Amino acid sequence: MTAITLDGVATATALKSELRDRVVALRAQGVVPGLATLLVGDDPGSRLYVAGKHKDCAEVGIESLRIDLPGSATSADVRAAIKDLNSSREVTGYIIQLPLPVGHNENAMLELIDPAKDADGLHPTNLGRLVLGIEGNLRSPLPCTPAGIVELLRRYSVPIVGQKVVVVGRGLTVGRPLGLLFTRKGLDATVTLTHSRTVDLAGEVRRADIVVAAVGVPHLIEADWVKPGAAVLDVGITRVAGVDGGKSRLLGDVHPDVASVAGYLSPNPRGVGPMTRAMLVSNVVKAAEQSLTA
Ligand SMILES: Nc1nc(=O)c2c([nH]1)NC[C@@H]1CN(c3ccc(C(=O)N[C@@H](CCC(=O)O)C(=O)O)cc3)C=[N+]21
Repeated sequence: MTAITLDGVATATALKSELRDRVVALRAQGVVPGLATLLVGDDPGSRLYVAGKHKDCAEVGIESLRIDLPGSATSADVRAAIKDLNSSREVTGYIIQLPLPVGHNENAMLELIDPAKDADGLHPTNLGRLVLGIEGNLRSPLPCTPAGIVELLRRYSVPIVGQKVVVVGRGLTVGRPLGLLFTRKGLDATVTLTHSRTVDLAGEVRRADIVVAAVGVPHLIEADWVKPGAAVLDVGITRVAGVDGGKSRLLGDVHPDVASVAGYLSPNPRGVGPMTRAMLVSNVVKAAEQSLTA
């Protein structure tokens, strides 16, 4: 048996074409959504991700603005940039590309974002609404990677209600909010949130119907850890330098042999990454739509 590929590129493309139609409708009503990115420093990986986000915006027809600060920027510089983005009329949503260079307090910067412009859903108010919104009646942006994972499973009709989900990793952008999302009313999964101090991680993973690996440990999840037929989502990214100056490669958290055991597998790259980007655009479009009815 070989797993069905959860194709993030194809799914994100379908999502973006739906979003494009909604942007046309917004523009007809005089609303022009605009996404900004704030990048500090020149980490090559971060630059690549930011470039991808601007490409997605162009595809969907939303304006985008790129603010790049040098690695030498102080926390006061970053605060000033955030203040400008909060007051800009063109910028309806924005993100602070993480991680910030060492020396910056990420949580303090995230708190300065206007929650109404928080395209990443990482402001404490929006994370708080994720906790409060168990009835699904509070509309606020969801963190993009968790939202992308759930959307990917939905579009492949992978059952979620009542299923055992094991999330590996408790980080701010993926594991922790994903546990909250999967246990919401409507999704109704049973979640085990595991981390580096979990005893018998393999045993936990073996019981899962859905495994989400988001730790950044290459090939951590081995084939004999996976229940036959389970859905496995590979989120972690480790960039390894190419041999002899060749192209760098990406390694996921899931061993390639898992494909022969799992029922569904999201590849990495081309799985959750493109979905994360599509959900970012979706958050900006949704916020613009809500500005019409607010
Ligand atoms: N404020 C903030 N929000 C984020 O959402 C955020 C962040 N900071 N910092 C870094 C992580 C990582 N992340 C990715 C997005 C897209 C791909 C993606 O599209 N990857 C391509 C491959 C790209 C490549 O080759 O490197 C793929 O999976 O096919 C990957 C990773 C968003 N993050």
